[in-house]
Amino acid sequence: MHPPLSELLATAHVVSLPLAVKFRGIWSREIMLFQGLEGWTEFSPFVEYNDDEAVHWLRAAIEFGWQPLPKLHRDEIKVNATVPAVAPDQVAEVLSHFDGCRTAKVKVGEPGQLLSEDVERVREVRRILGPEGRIRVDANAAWNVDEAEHAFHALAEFDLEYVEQPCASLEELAELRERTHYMDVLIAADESIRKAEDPRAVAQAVAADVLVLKAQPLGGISKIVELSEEVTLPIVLSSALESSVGIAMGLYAAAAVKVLDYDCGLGTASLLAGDVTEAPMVAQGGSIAVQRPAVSEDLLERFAASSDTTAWWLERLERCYNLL
Ligand SMILES: O=C(O)CCC(=O)C1=CC=C[C@@H](O)[C@@H]1C(=O)O
Ligand SMILES: [Mg+2]
Repeated sequence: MHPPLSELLATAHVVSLPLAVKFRGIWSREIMLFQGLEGWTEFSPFVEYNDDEAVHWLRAAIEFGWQPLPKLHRDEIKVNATVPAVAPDQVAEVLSHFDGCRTAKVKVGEPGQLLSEDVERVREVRRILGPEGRIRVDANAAWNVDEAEHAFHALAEFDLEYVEQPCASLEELAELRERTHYMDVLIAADESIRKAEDPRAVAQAVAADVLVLKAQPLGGISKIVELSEEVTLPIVLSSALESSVGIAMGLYAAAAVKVLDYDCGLGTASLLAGDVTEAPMVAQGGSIAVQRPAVSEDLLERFAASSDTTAWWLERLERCYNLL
């Protein structure tokens, strides 16, 4: 049973949080928050997502706000630094916001940039992390199979942990995986997994070695736990560039799965220049403690979205609620 819509509306806030650095082509993140019986929760599908996708995010938000948490297996989560498609001379400053992280995920294949720029960015990350550091890259499906194969060779010297979503389709990923298997670079699927049935399809197509799971798009913590028990591939929990409230949902999901071998992409509150809590959920010594942040009314006010934006989110909420 879901709480009535009026209960969501009673505490709904829409904020527009500034980013410290451009990420995914945006400089601010629009987010809706509610205070449920269990605590604050977040509903933040990206603005371009349609209602059929966004309804999964709402299910996740309601579960985190109104349902008790499942059994937890750890109380802190190791996270990776996330390095947007910045110039090499900005890499050190970005990494300085991820205290103690031994792993970095570097964005590559940014529209309008050259492969040589990716290579120089990754080179700088390797220089700073040293040989012990773990580096993964994320192409967000930017390459076709030939381009991806070329990029694998160009980046081979940096000893990558994995390449996230090098190509768009499962067929391309499977072909790339076959072509590059001998190089020992793992492939992770992210955009290929937006629905609960997708991880099975990825495994069946032998298209990836690692699965990137995000709590909101997949429908919440219990869905993540269910999926993690069904799939045989290793998983990485990652954020959807949320406020500290959404990050907490991801942290609890990461704490609730039995096996977690990789550092998680849940350090992204460090990419925000403003958050809804005075104590953002950011890495300390490479990890984040699994807990809910204390939300500040002052900060909700300071970052409140415009009345037009708020009205748009309230309509979106109502449409999605009716799809539950
Ligand atoms: O995995 C991480 O290190 C951080 C999360 C992250 O990279 C993303 C969050 C939100 C939207 C995505 O474009 C992006 C990703 O592609 O994984
Ligand atoms: Mg990704």
